[in-house]
Amino acid sequence: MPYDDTGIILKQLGKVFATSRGPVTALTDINIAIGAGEFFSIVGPSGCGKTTLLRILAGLDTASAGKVKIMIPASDQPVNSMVFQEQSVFPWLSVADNVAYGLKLRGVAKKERYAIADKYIRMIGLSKFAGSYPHQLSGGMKQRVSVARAFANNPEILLMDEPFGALDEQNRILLQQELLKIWELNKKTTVFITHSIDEALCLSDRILIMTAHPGTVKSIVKIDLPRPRDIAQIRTTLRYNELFQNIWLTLREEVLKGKALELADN
Ligand SMILES: Nc1ncnc2c1ncn2[C@@H]1O[C@H](COP(=O)(O)OP(=O)(O)OP(=O)(O)O)[C@@H](O)[C@H]1O
Repeated sequence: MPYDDTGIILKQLGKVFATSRGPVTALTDINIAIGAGEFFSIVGPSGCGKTTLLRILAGLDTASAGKVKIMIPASDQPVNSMVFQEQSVFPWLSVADNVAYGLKLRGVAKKERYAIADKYIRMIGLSKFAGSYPHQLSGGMKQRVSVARAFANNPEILLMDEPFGALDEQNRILLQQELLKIWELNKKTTVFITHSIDEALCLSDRILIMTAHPGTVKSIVKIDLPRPRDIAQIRTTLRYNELFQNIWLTLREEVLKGKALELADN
């Protein structure tokens, strides 16, 4: 049955990998409901299963237990678009063709797809480079192209796996602000993985803190910072600092557990 809005429900989700050293339980008993149009971030210690969870949401991997329910309206839009940490632009295509790539696959007419691509290229500040090729761009610019392509696809859900993790701080802040601006306009349901509490706080409606391996829900924190957000300004507020402290104290326990597990394995 089609729904009015896009939301995600995970029920008792689990994932076990079969490895040569025996089964590895990556995720266990995950119960989450992500609202339509919500910006939902995931933080957790290294190896707690963040990427595994996102891959299951993207349909790139399957759960071993439980259910994933993605409620989508009846439309011909793609269900999801994924942005990875590594720049995933096609080197043989210009910036405009990279951004328009998903639209071309869906048979969108040339004029329309370039008009859509142009809109997002402008939003990410690369209009002058629309005809350039990836080898002529910096790392930050290539990542901008990946973000523009994901939005141009107009998916129901945007899945982002540390998309700004490899960028220097200046580029990271600029892209975070651009992502916020585009998200405010589109209100796409977004699931965003990051190692940065600051990044999660600046962007999100709620943050899921995961436990150390095997990953499950430690807590979900509502981020009641006002929108629209100016990243530089929001960081100076008392509430930002309170939330940062709360999240770090919760996360720290799990990071320490994760480290202890790593040492026990070696
Ligand atoms: N294809 C696979 N086969 C076997 N084990 C896997 C596979 N993919 C992930 N794992 C294991 O599942 C666990 C979760 O991995 P995952 O990459 O999802 O964690 P993560 O939280 O994204 O880590 P990081 O923050 O370091 O990127 C880890 O113990 C990892 O070794």
